[in-house]
Amino acid sequence: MSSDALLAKLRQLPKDIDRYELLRNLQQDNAELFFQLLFQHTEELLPYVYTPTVGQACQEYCARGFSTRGLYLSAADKGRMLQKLRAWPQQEISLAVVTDGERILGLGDLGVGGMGISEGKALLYTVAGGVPPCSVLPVCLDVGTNNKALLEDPTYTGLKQRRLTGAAFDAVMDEFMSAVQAWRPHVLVQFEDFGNVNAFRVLDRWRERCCCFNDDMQGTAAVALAGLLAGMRATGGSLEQQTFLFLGAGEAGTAIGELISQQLVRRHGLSRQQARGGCYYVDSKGLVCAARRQELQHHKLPFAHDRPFLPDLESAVRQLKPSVLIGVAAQPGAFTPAILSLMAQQHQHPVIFSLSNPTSLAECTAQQALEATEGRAVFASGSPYPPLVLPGGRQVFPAQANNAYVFPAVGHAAVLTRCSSIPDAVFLEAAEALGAMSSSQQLAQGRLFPPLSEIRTACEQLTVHLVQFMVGSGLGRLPEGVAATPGDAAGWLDVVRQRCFAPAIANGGSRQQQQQQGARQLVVARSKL
Ligand SMILES: O=C([O-])CC(=O)C(=O)O
Ligand SMILES: [Mg+2]
Repeated sequence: MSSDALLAKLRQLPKDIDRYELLRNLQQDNAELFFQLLFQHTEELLPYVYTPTVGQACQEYCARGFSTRGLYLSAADKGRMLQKLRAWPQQEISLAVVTDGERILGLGDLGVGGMGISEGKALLYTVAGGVPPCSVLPVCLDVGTNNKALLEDPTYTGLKQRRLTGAAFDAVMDEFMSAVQAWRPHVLVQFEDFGNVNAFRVLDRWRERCCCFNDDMQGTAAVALAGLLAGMRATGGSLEQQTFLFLGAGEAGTAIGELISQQLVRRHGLSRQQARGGCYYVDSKGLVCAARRQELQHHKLPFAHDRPFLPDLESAVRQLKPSVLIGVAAQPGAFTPAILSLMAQQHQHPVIFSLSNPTSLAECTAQQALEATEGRAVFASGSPYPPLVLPGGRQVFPAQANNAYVFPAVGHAAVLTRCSSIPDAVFLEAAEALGAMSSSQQLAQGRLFPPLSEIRTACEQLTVHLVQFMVGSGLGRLPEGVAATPGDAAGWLDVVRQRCFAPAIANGGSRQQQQQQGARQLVVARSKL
């Protein structure tokens, strides 16, 4: 079938999940056509293979019987993980995206259905980053599930046991991390959608020992900070003058607050404590504050300020008068019209970021944010919204502050330079560079980031920037014989990329041949698309 015929067929399908399935099957049968379609129609197709549709795909993953391109490793493989990796048909893996399925988007514990999220993220490395698909390995680590419906579902293919916790979980995770590095010594590991309890511990344990990052903490924080910096350009504001209020004090929320604080330290001369002092959190029990210190989880403590307790978001908005409101709690509708109007009364250009995914879990829609604020809000969401026209006739393209703008460039740059570890400084660099990309005309239209149709160019620019930063700061190095500075950035990046990925393209196992052919053409033809 031609790409036009396929696209026509896809558009006629009744549901987004059917489109997801069609594209998934196409990837299996004709990877080259699949990637070509995604390259040419990125803005239209990405929401089917990635957020938001991927959320439903993960929920129905086993029931629909999707067969995966990724690798399942389970607690039952303990002692044999390296063996399983060595038997894997793709031996030239440079990046692994791993989830344990405990917190898939805002949807919670989806067990091995989480494989869909690793696959979706892996795709973006190719679609946005230009990384050959055969170099990226989606992994799902099955440590059980606490999702009762899944445990009782006869179609569920994962381990039918409650999740391992504590030392038992750590032992599985440790074996995976050691095995993957023994198998591919310079591999980058991206942690994705782990639950709060494990996400912090796993990152702390590994971040200085190998090349890894947590996308929901560091990737999301970088895209949120980039959005804030772009928002400041749009309104003429300054980051240090803002008061930030978060709904949700989990991994994403506190990571965003920490990165904002680091930016305030590095660019505005604040102390870390002063910087954190401008970030407030409301969690399920109310304002995170000093009076609650005894019962707070460790990661919330830096933000437990000496302030009277407030029971809910509305009272916090009323009292604290935040200029920036960020939703990361997966509580749909939590940014009520009353709260949004209050923000508009208190500030000329309130910043409203409704970051929870997928769309059904967003704290408010683009329309709601802009209506309640007479179109004055600076808005961004995690999942995409279509353009809208405000009462005065102004057209707005709601910004999508999704970590998809960051992780493909960070991961790609880390692999190209064989980075030994990825400190937060890399994410600060990424945030500043991404936050400066939209032109003033784009900002006036609400676009805090380049449109998805230009995500490849944006990602390429960001990758070049980060490669130079990583080399310049001694975190990594360029392959032998590559000029240190790019004359023409795109051409230079192609040279670096071909050096790094050539073995992956030349020596793949037979099972992946088609994908690899697609990948080869992808690298060669990228500039022509
Ligand atoms: O996957 C996405 O769209 C963004 C993300 O990491 C999350 O919500 O967990
Ligand atoms: Mg995620």
